[in-house]
Amino acid sequence: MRPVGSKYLLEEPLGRGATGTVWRASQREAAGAEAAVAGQPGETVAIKVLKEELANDADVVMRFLRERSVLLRLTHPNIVRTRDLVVEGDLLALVMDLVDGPDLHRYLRENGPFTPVAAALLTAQIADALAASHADGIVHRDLKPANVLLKNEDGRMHPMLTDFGIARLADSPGLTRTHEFVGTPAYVAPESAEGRPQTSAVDIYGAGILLYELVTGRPPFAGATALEVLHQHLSAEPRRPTTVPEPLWTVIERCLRKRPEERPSAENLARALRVVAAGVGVHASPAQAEAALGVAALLAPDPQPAPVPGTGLAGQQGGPGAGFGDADPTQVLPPTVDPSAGQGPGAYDPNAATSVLPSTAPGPDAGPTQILPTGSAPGPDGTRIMPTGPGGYGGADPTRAMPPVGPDQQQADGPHPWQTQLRAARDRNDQTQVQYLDPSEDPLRRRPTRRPAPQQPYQQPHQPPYPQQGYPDQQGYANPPYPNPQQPPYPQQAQQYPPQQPQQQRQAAPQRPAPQRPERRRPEPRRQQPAPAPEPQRYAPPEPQRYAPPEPEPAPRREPRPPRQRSANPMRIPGLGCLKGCLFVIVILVIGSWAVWEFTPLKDWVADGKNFWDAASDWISKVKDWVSELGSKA
Ligand SMILES: Nc1ncnc2c1ncn2[C@@H]1O[C@H](COP(=O)(O)OP(=O)(O)OP(=O)(O)O)[C@@H](O)[C@H]1O
Repeated sequence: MRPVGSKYLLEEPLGRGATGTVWRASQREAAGAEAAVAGQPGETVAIKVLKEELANDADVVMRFLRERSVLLRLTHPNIVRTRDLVVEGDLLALVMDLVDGPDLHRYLRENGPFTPVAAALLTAQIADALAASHADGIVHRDLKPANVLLKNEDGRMHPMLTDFGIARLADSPGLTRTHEFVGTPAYVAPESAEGRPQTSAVDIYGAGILLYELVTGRPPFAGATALEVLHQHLSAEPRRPTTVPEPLWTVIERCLRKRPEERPSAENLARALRVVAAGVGVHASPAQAEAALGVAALLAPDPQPAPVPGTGLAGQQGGPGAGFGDADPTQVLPPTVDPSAGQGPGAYDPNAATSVLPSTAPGPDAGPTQILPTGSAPGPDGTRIMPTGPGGYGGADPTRAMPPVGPDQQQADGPHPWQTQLRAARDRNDQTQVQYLDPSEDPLRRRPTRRPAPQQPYQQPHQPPYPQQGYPDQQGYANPPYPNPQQPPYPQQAQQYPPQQPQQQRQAAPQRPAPQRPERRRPEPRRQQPAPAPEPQRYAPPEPQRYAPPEPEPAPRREPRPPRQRSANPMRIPGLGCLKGCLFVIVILVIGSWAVWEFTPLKDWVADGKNFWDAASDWISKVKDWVSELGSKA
């Protein structure tokens, strides 16, 4: 067991993310006054040990210390409490309450989608947590199911938002050099993807994606690469699945607005979701159903969204169009992009999850937090959002996904960070996010024992049927019953919360079996490259001179070979080739024999009746005599 500071002992790794490893730990002695919670000796806590890369960054350490009070005072029933922050040598660690229960990502994967009522109620609690943190000026920036822990409270799931402030800590100028964002592609708001000014509205966008995923089992935007997913956040409009009730869709659609100023405040979101949950439930009164249908009126935006420091919003937040100019962000992509891309049956098919999203690629589904380059500065030109290159638009190759940029513009601005990212990705040729923890020795180097199960399609066929989930849809997974106002209301079970988990599973959940994420297993060591990049998620810093080299002159095309001339007679004689070979050998033998007969003394030997050995010894003795004669003359 490894001590952290003088007060804590790391016991067992619980899991690992992009920013660090979370450990189960025990308290050795009560923490000092600087901790928010002193704790008692023997108490079990969770400790997130930040990655070395973060811990070694002076700016992160400074921020860590500066934000200590902010993080420690953030308390809410739906936020995992940060008890203490430890800085010790090159180690930075956050001490948190240990939450006994799975994270929402894992829960979803194991149990399938929620009913609309349950999804609305759960998201309402997350929105409560966001409202509290936004009021305190803290923006989460990495909201996703993996960051929602489900605490088991008397058999009920209580969502707890975690990883608060981590994105903020990781977003160090030293690390991100102002051109990167910290987030997860499937949940990242368009303005973050573009590197435009960000506010607390990014969390509302994340909540919208999460809500969509809760009711459908998949986030709305999928793609084979992180870039494709980001592309969709910027341009594609989410489509309403038939299973989502209209009032709930109104809420989701408003959260997923491309313009942050059109998204509701967290407080309004929470209120609206509760109205929706009451109005679409089986016991909804006509008045409640009516109120749910009018939910749009409740979704007023935040007049003063909390800005994300360092994203250039100073003095701009709140106003319509802040950070966007007048450009419609939906216009930034070529018209050939199908706004429904990623929403076809393939993308919705939960059984296709593994094949839709590459396992080694940054998992847009619920992949780890990434640190990706973004636009350097907000500008009115929304078209500068994506990679450019000589290949132009329209290939399957995502690195050629956008129209080329004029040389002037490119020179003036330098290479766009996306270009650098793509360049780095191409050069690296291997973006595995695997990191190995040596299970022996230091506990900090032991393999985590509790991780969400490997990415795989939802296991509906293996699960017991969930009575609350209604009928299977065309894609073969169960959907919650959907009470359109015209439709019969939900069955009774739909209002239970959590509605989709049989009692047996609820009780089993806290035991938290320890499946390993496949992508975090130890990779086969590469013999030729013994020193793989330690941080595969971080993209290489811009290297202008290396970016987008001019396409090499295409090699002159080789003239195709003229077709082989065959004889006019197309008839094929089997064995003819062999016969030709035999004849050729016979001719050679005849000529050779004739030459030997004519030009060697063989003829004389035969005439003298000598055998070969006599003739040969005669001939050799003649040669010897001749040589000795020559010698005596000399
Ligand atoms: N307070 C906690 N109590 C119990 N388990 C926790 C706690 N915080 C995190 N975990 C678990 O630790 C694991 C790793 O968490 P972490 O936040 O580092 O990773 P993540 O959110 O999956 O990844 P990322 O850093 O990419 O967001 C998760 O499986 C999570 O369930």
